[in-house]
Amino acid sequence: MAANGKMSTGNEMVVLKTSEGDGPQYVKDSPRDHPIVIIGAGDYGRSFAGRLVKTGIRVVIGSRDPERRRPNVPEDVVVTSHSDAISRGKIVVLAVPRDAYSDMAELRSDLTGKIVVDVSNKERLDTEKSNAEYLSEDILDKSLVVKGFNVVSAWSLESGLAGGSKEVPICSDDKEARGEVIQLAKDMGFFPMDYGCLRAARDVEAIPLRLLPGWRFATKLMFGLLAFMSIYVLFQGPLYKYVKSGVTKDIQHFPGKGFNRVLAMLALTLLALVYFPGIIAAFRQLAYGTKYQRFPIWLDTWLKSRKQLGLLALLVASLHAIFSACLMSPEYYYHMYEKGPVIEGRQFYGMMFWRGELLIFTGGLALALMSVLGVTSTPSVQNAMNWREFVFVQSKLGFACLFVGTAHCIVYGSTGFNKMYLYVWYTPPPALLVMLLPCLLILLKLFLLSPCLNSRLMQIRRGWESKPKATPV
Ligand SMILES: NC(=O)C1=CN([C@@H]2O[C@H](COP(=O)(O)OP(=O)(O)OC[C@H]3O[C@@H](n4cnc5c(N)ncnc54)[C@H](OP(=O)(O)O)[C@@H]3O)[C@@H](O)[C@H]2O)C=CC1
Ligand SMILES: [Cu+2]
Repeated sequence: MAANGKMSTGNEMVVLKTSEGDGPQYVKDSPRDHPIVIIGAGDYGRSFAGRLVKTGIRVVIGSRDPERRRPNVPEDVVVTSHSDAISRGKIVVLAVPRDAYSDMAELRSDLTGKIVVDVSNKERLDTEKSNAEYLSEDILDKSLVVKGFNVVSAWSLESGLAGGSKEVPICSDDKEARGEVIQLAKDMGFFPMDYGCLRAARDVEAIPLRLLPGWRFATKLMFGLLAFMSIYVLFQGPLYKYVKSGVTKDIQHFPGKGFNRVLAMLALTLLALVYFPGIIAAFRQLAYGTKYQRFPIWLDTWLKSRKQLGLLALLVASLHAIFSACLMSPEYYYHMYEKGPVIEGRQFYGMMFWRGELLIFTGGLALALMSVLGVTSTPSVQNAMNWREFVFVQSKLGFACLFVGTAHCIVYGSTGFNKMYLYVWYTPPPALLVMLLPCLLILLKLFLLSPCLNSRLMQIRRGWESKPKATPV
């Protein structure tokens, strides 16, 4: 008997076999010695059967109307009635919609003691119990219900598992039944993941319904900043000039030149926001003297969104590089070029000033470093790195990128000024803040790297606490 009181079908049936010469042998009868039964000859049932046949596993489909379904199923698959199909196997895949589960109560006695695989999905995310728990508790309480394969689409099964994730979460309250289905998934070419007991089906059923969950915070933040910076740049420059002196030229150039400034500011701010939560977390740990104090929700969400913020920074920086390459001419950025002769009233330009070239150098370098950060954040590359290499790239190279990116922005702003203090004086406060944020971060990071604070932080992160824990009496 299994822990949940259900009867286990594990390797318990002992069959007598006679092999030549060696006398009789006892061989265990495993559920996998029988065909896999699929209930429902719909899209999923047929695709699942096709995949099993390709893997070399025998399949029987149970249908309400076997005669009509037979021409549509893959060759070598037997199509028969529900009861007949169930009697032939030990593992039954229930490929029917969730709404049809109440009708499955008729098969309750046929399915007693069998492994029933629930592949169903929900229509929308809700807090009710999972389909698998409903099936196990309310309909087939004498079967061993296993949740699995719901993350795989019928299309992916038909196209040789292309275009879909091969990771298949599997969970069940019965360990042996779970093990059998895990083995089946392996044989079919999947990477099964043991999710534990059936309650985990709530998470497993939520997987296909999720829409980029880790990206919500980062995307909202990016669009919020984009809107704020665009409105600011538009009002501070082109619209201000128009209202003050009726000049429309700058408004016309907002989609290219003006927006390119927004992209530069946004890329640098997003990159700074990748490193800010780590610094706040470090100071918080130093202040509390322990790593066991939980972070507030806002900081936790921010820390978990660092990778997404970094990738969005890379996207925006790449857009900025494309815009800059298209607009990089003296007609747009005259203050970066040496003045040439005036011929027939038209100003000609020579090559760039050293500041202009430095701008291209720092911009290219920052983008290259950001690309390295982006590539190393992908799981396949991460898997090939050890922890030290990963920390080196993400932390050291990340701060180097922040430094070069800030230098790039400062060089850009200063190209129009002969004296640096004029630049600081005339730069509008929010634009200055965009550059001050990474500068502040770099200073705080250097402060944290000072021997005294660094060794204290290391102690805390190794589990040392400033206040001794009360010992239970
Ligand atoms: N399609 C997909 O890509 C995926 C589907 N799934 C899940 O697989 C299950 C089946 O989906 P799908 O194949 O697309 O749906 P279909 O509507 O194509 O097929 C469902 C089949 O279930 C059987 N059925 C329907 N109602 C009843 C009932 N009242 N009693 C008994 N049998 C019934 C029918 O088979 P018959 O007429 O032979 O009896 C029917 O063809 C669903 O739970 C779905 O959530 C999961 C992941 C992906
Ligand atoms: Cu730039």
